[in-house]
Amino acid sequence: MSLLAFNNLTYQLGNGGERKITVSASLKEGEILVVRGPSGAGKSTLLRVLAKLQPGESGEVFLAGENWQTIPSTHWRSQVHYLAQKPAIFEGTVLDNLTKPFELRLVKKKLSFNLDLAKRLMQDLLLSPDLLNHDARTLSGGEAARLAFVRSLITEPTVLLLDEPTAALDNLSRAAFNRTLSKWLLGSHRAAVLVSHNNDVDSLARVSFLDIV
Ligand SMILES: Nc1ncnc2c1ncn2[C@@H]1O[C@H](COP(=O)(O)OP(=O)(O)OP(=O)(O)O)[C@@H](O)[C@H]1O
Repeated sequence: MSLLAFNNLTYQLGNGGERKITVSASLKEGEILVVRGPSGAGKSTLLRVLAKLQPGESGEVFLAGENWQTIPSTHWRSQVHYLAQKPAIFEGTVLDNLTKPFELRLVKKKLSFNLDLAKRLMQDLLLSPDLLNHDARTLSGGEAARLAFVRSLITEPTVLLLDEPTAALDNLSRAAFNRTLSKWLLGSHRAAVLVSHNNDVDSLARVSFLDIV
């Protein structure tokens, strides 16, 4: 069975025009769907619609066979994580940012913050655990992107919607990101949708493509 499927999902681009996009795709566990297309084609908008951050017009989306209309948005977003091109960084330290999701009732109910896991993921992503006590607002763009990735992974999502996650990363950090993503996908009940302009998806296994033109 597909872990994530969307059938004739139609959404409007938020630029005041009449342009509508209709897309269909499905992903099984462990798979990555790479969304490609020119700038302004509607790739980020698709991820935001899939995250229920903005409405689609018609069509159906299923998560592990369940229609998204039957799943409240907060529950949906606790399973389907959107990582924006410019990640949300909260006031406080890096550690504060990592513990922030655990203030949410839905997350608290299922998990507790695991500092060792957070440190291990930081190391996997070439982020020194010394950063934990740093002001998160002072992180570079590439460090912030990796922090947001760690923050997402430690709350055990089912689907990651990644919007150009490696755009601000150098080659070494990008390779570390792809390794960490691949390793995460080996777990059960996991899949990712990735918007990328880089031709660096070769190192990722089980990739399929969705072209938006
Ligand atoms: N909040 C918004 N308000 C107004 N217009 C928007 C908004 N978000 C997106 N758009 C417009 O919708 C269109 C698609 O934007 P989107 O960000 O989805 O494209 P994209 O394919 O991700 O582009 P890029 O590769 O440059 O990131 C663009 O014309 C953009 O200007």
